[in-house]
Amino acid sequence: MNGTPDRDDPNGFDWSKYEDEVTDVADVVDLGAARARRGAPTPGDPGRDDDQPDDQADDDGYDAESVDDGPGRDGGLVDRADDIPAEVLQRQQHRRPILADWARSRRAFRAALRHKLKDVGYVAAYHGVRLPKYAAKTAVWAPVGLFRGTGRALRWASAEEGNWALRQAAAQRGDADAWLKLDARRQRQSTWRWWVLGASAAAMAAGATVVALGPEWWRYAAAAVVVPVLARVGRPADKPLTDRVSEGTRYRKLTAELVRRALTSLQMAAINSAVAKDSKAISFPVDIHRDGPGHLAVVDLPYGVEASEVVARRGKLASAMRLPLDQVWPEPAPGHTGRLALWVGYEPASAMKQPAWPLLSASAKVDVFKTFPFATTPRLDAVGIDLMFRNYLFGGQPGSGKTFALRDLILAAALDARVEIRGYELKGVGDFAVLSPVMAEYGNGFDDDTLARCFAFIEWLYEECRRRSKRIEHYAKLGKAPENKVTPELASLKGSGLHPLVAWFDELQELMTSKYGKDAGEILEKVIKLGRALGVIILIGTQIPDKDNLPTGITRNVNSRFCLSVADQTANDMILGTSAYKNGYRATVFQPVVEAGWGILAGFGKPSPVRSFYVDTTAAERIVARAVALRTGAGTLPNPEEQTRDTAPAFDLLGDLARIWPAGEKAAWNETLCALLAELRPDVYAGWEPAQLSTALKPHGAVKVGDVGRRIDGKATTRRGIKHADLLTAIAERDRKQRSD
Ligand SMILES: Nc1ncnc2c1ncn2[C@@H]1O[C@H](COP(=O)(O)OP(=O)(O)OP(=O)(O)O)[C@@H](O)[C@H]1O
Repeated sequence: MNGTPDRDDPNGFDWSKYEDEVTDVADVVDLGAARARRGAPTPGDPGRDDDQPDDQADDDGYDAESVDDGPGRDGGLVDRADDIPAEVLQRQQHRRPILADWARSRRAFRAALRHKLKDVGYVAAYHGVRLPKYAAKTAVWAPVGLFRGTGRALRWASAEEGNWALRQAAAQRGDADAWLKLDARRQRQSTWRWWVLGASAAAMAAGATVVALGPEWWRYAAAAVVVPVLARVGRPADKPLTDRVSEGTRYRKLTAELVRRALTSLQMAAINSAVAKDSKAISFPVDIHRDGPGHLAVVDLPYGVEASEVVARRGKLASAMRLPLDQVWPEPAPGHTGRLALWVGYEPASAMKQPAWPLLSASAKVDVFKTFPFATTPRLDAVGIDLMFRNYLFGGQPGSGKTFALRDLILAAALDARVEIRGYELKGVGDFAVLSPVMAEYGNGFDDDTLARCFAFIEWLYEECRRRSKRIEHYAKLGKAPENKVTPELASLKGSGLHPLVAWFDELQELMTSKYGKDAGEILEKVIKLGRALGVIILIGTQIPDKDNLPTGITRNVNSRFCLSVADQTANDMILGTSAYKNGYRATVFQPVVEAGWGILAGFGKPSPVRSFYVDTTAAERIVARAVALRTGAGTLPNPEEQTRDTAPAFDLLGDLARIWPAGEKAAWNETLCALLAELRPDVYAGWEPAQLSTALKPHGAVKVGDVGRRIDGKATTRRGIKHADLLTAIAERDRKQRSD
């Protein structure tokens, strides 16, 4: 009724007169109806007061007893309405799985089984090596055990110890009657015990006779059972026969109490004040359960606390749980922003063995338009990524594993026969040499020649993008590129010129800090912007991601990032983007070398920690051999003799400059030279600007572009140009080099 007067009172009482008075004083709550409303608030439900307006239901002040303190429903409907379709309501229902998580997935079952077997194996090996020591201890304590055991049996049969204290007390009091009664009771007890003892001794003697008369192995088997039992009886209480396998607990089971304690140890005011008011402010919408090689707790944090705030305090969380950092993996969970998924592994991730890369299997193939496994999560689930319409930035300090991770991508690309692969390794170590049979272009080193070739390659990439955009335009007109993007059909179409092109650069900072750096950065940025839709996939690996080593134009435009171990927040955010560190995505927690391959992968939904698959050079060779076979079949195996860029304009700039050089001039302006070059070869040089000529001359160190003065109509004018003598020196140098090659 809730204070609402009944205007048609059968007793004829006019409630409305007293209406104001009653509502001012208090609301009268019909507890039964209020509880029924809370429990099942759908119209028509039994117990629901259908006359009750819905908005009042929320305003009722429930007493503590009537408050539902169970976990809130996740993502539930804000307002229940009659017209919500049944299937939506159905979707909102969460049923618990019939089988436990570890029994439902083969991966989880295998992980649980592996973990158990590992434990059993460890314990067996531990005791196995100590067997001689255990045998010696048993030999010492077994005879003692024989005497001690006999003595104990006799004492038990005499029943002396049962009421000894009571008899003593009766004797001290001089209470003969009580003493006699107690002793009579002892004697009764002792009588049947002597019978039991006698029968047991006879059974043992019979057993011993049978064993003595039986085959020899019976005696050994009996000794193997009896002697350790005797030794166990004979040993002092503080000297166990076997050594302890572990000191303290090796695995801390995740319990609600442990999680609550850990969360309240984070010194987050919002959590602590909420928990102080209501101990159930931290709730668990799903039971804590086994998930892969560890346990998962899904936690609803107190109202207003975001899961990312906890993720950012991972170190404190691990400290509160007394576990190594790489055993504790908090991440935001789906549902709402206050839901945290806290996964705690059986052991630190660095100690867990990663499964083999699925692409190592002889039948594995790759389609760059689809995902392929690249890494594993801390739970050892495979993480898939794709290459098409993506550019990648791999960053990390030396020993973080970025070269190996980058190589994984190129190995995967090699297994798609359509993909053309070209790239430069500017560290000069040869980590990618294993891939050279499938690469159309490969450079290795940090000498000026390699840097010049790498720069020329970037220029070529830009030209290639321009060519590809014309081709896309053409196919779009034919209706074959509906989104003005390369489609799988166009990528497979021979002669379309739109096959996927993977262009990779490892240790790009070497080029960016060289004399080509500024131009290379600008052109590469354009390539990244243009090439994505055109099937040009850029992969960059760098140790130093700051703006001098990698122009921000490039970092900004890359859409997929893998940040391996980095030293500080700045490097972290340069790779993963501003605020990544603040939001809890911190690759600083990984140690180089020890945790090589671990990093934060971004660009595929929520950034998450993963470890790239480890593929050593021998395994890489096996993949390359398969890629060679695939490409031979498809006719796309590059010819190692002609590692050239087939569509690159074939021209000899130095030779052409020498041919068009204005007779008798010691120096000439770039703009004059460009005009003359365009006359000589319009297909190549038409539209060249003086700056473009300067850039094209960069690989030829002898030719220095500088100021050249001229007198035009009597007026001194200075413009950029080159000297004839420098040109001749560069040509002589080049010829000498070619002869020595
Ligand atoms: N996913 C991985 N799992 C396990 N070990 C790995 C993994 N990736 C790399 N390593 C190991 O880490 C070492 C360093 O890797 P890598 O050469 O890729 O590092 P890097 O970051 O490129 O270092 P540098 O910048 O010095 O070249 C490798 O020799 C390899 O043994």
